[in-house]
Amino acid sequence: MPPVPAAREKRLVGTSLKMYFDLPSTLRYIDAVSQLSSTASNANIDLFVIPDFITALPSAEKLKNTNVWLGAQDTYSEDKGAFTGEVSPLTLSQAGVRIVEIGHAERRRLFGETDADVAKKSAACVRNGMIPLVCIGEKSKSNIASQAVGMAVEECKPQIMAALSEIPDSAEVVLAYEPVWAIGASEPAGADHVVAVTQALRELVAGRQGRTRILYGGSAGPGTFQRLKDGVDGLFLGRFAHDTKNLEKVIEEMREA
Ligand SMILES: O=C[C@H](O)COP(=O)(O)O
Repeated sequence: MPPVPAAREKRLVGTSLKMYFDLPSTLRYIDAVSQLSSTASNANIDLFVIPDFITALPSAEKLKNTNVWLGAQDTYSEDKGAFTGEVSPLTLSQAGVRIVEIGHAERRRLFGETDADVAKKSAACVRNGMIPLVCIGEKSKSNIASQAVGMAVEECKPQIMAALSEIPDSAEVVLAYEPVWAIGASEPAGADHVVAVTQALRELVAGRQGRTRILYGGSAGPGTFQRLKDGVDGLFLGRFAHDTKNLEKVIEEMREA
């Protein structure tokens, strides 16, 4: 008898607006994403959207009768206290946020976020009933093709282990593999590289009890998922989802892939 193939995970796709849009454009964008809720549900795909903090509450209102998950781009690690300017994970959860980006490459590079911060923030998400969307990835593209996968995995491994170190093994986590050099680029990283790296990362987390889905991010858009589907459970989109027609295309492609 041939082995029964492992059931694949439910696919997941979402987008972060970073700080690209102003307030009215963000609200229009959330309206447009809300229209894709049934398309995603019918395709058995989880869909999330991550606006800025200011629009979390009105976005939650717009998404309340849909299946679209509301996300946040960051959180502080403590729930309450004298932490001027920070945003509490408790408040995010009360506002209807379900998934929180932690340790995006831009936060690590521009704001000095460390693996230790990522660990505390991931724990804060789980403590408050939200899913950490932990961003990991190697900083530079190796010039030695034969070593690129191994080097990327070695760089991602401590990032993942830090994020998992302070959360229960049963907690749901999403890992977004985003090679830093592929973020904001003209095209995504090569499929062979992404599939090999994400397959290796999946082995690292295979023993977890909690659901652990792996996304690819970095200049992803229509046409990307089909090439990466042997490694990833979905995509984390940026600029190429600013036109929601592209997001719709990606959902359709993921349904068919
Ligand atoms: O948060 C999303 C990722 O950083 C990818 O962004 P990008 O597709 O604009 O490169």
